[in-house]
Amino acid sequence: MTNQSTIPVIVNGAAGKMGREVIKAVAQAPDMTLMGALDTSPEHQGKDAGELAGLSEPLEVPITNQLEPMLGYVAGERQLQPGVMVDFTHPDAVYDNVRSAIAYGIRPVVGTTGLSPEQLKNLADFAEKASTGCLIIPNFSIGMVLLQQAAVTASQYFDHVEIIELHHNQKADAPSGTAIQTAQLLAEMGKTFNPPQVTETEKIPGARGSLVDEGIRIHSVRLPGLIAHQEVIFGAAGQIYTLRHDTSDRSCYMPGVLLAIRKINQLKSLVYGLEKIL
Ligand SMILES: NC(=O)C1=CN([C@@H]2O[C@H](COP(=O)(O)OP(=O)(O)OC[C@H]3O[C@@H](n4cnc5c(N)ncnc54)[C@H](OP(=O)(O)O)[C@@H]3O)[C@@H](O)[C@H]2O)C=CC1
Ligand SMILES: O=C(O)C1=N[C@H](C(=O)O)C[C@H](O)C1
Repeated sequence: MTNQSTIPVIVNGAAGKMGREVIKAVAQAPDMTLMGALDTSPEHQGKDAGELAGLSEPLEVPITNQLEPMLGYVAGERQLQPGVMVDFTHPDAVYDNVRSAIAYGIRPVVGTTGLSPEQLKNLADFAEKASTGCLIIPNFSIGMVLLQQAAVTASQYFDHVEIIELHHNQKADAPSGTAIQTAQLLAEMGKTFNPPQVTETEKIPGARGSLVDEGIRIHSVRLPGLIAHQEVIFGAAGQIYTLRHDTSDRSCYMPGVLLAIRKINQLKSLVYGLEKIL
């Protein structure tokens, strides 16, 4: 395929754990061209994105921290398809990154978690006004979509549920974006979970986890040796039903990321969740 018919892709957070996986996946996708690799980490400036990602050949795409010039460059390449910015950066950076991309007409595919409900609403309004697709995907793995669907089904029959998410200890945000989305999906079932059985006292604050939507609690574990894991535990008299998803390699997210890059140009507004584009 020539460059004119491929999707121009910028990866933001290119030197990070997820960014490097995305660089590899995009470089190997015949219908995509890696146009830019952004990262703010000083030690990686100027390095070749392909070599940093572990590819045998350089991609001739240097890591830069110049977001707006990069967005302007890709937006200015009029003979190309509309560009896509994949963002795996940091909860503190993602909101501004997405605003900037939309302002330049570049479609954001966002894996970074930690956006507040207000920030999500603002981004949805901004994307709507710009008539630009924006995908916010708390979890790109198909296994997690299936777990969430199974949890929604189970929630029709169980009134008691708690969520435990377990991640590596480099993770900035807690609870995980996936756990928040899972709780939201259960809360949308229109009932309140975990009706109190006794008056509970937390002798140590936080012992019962964080109380989110509709009585659902989330517990966050952070340890070296973990990647990303989640349990949704349903309880009823005499039985426990446990759903669990384990990530053993970040490559599990790449089919979802590539699908999002391919689908985003069909969208004109913000869409939240991988299940909406499957
Ligand atoms: N949706 C999904 O399926 C998944 C989502 N995630 C989420 O993706 C995000 C990134 O995760 P991960 O790759 O593990 O994190 P890493 O810390 O490994 O990578 C993030 C990279 O982004 C860089 N960075 C920080 N701020 C900026 C900025 N303003 N502009 C450009 N680059 C920046 C960091 O540099 P420095 O180190 O110098 O700060 C780092 O190199 C997290 O929010 C995580 O929760 C992760 C896995 C799957
Ligand atoms: O930080 C991570 O690693 C992950 N973050 C996402 C989240 O917060 O849900 C997705 C996955 O759990 C991995």
